[in-house]
Amino acid sequence: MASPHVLLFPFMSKGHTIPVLHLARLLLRRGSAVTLFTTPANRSFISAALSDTIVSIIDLPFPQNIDCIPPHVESTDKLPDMSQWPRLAIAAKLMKPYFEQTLKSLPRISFMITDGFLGWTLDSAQKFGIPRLVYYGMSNFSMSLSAVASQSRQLLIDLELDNNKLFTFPIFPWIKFSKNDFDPAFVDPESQDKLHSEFILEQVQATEKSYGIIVNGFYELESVYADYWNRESGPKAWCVGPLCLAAPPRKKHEIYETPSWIQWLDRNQEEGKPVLYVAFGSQADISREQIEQIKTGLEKSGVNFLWVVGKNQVEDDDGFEYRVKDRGMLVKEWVDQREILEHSSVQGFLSHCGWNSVMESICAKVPILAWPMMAEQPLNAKMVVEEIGIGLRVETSDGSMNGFVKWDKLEKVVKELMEGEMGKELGKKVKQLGGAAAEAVAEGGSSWNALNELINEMHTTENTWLICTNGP
Ligand SMILES: O=c1ccn([C@@H]2O[C@H](COP(=O)(O)OP(=O)(O)O[C@H]3O[C@H](CO)[C@@H](O)[C@H](O)[C@H]3O)[C@@H](O)[C@H]2O)c(=O)[nH]1
Repeated sequence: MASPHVLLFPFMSKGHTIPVLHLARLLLRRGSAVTLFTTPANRSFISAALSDTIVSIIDLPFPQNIDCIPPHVESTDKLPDMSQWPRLAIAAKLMKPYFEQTLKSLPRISFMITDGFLGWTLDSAQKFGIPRLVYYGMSNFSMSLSAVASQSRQLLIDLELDNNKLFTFPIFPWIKFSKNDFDPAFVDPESQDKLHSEFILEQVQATEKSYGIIVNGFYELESVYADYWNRESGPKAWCVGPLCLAAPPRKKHEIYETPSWIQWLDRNQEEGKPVLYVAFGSQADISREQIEQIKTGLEKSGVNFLWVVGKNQVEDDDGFEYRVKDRGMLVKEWVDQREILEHSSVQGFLSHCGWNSVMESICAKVPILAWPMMAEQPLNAKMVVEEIGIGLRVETSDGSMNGFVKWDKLEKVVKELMEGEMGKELGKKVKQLGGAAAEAVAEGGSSWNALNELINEMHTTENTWLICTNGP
């Protein structure tokens, strides 16, 4: 049988793209040819990340002159305001004619894996007789709970529950939820931006009609939810991660090119000082008032910290950086987050619980302070704290799920993780899970086997799809 040719099309956001680049490596290692689609402004990031591979990269023109999106912004981390992300995602549909034009000129594609936010690719896949699998970037826990919430939507609306009022679903009675734990598109679409809710609904429908879902996680981490999904929902989820473990071995830095933050971590390591890593992913918008509380909380906690501030401005008009200079470092550039997490001085991670950050923290065996901010992050935080027990929740001042966090709550939980007994227990648990993650991706492990099964199955399915669907 000829080697499979796999088409990958990640969504234009770092959190969705990075794991798909790791997936490309896994497919190449299994002997597949890989063609990856992107847009012009995202090409350099992708080609730099895959420069040592033979992945073929194709960029399609991205629509310009989109309402509320500045020209040449083609990824969510470049958006001035994250509330505009559905517009960027909807605009991506306009690439469809270019996508289909290109499909005509490519060698036969065995199957495609396209992002859950690129639901329109299903129609192209069907036209060309190519099975489509979906890359969702969510855990089985989040997918299952979002599906259950969506099925219970009317009941939740009828109950007129306050957004923070706790309830349980009969199917998973051991977990308490509030409406704030879910994307409003699932529990109360009418209350929210119509554009957002309609977009999510469209993507869910396209996923339901697709061949399967690729999950960046491993079966042993969430077997109850993986089984639930495959039994009650579907399409079939294939757990092939953690994908970050497919990254190639990191080259040792020459002394002159070692990033300043790694040098700083090295010094902390030599002095035996544990460091809290603080980062909120690639796209979170954090208000100025909230940033001020983070500054005070970190300063008062007395712990050593490395804070990658990303696109958020941290004003230094009060001399904060000078006051914490002996034990805190702020970084305003793009970093290699995995390198930081894997540094032996890093003993805790204050995170928004983007799913990649959770996976990377587990693989690096670092416990988490969970501070969800948007999307499915509240569900990830719940999983981290209540299901798998590798983190503590940062409490909001009013006890709500997504409210403002005052410095004193942050200070308390930071000390608990970095200095308290609880932190030590969480550290032991995350070490176990990190070991299980490595076993899952090693030869013969659950994720290893799942990927092999998937490739084999797609090879046999290829011809069936050709018979069942109309060609171009
Ligand atoms: O300076 C940086 C900043 C980020 N990263 C990487 O960027 C990715 C960020 O992903 P994630 O932690 O998941 O955060 P977001 O960028 O916020 O991710 C979006 O996508 C995720 C996957 O679908 C969702 O779980 C989140 O809710 C959604 O916000 C991770 O691989 C990080 O290692 C870096 O390497 N360097």
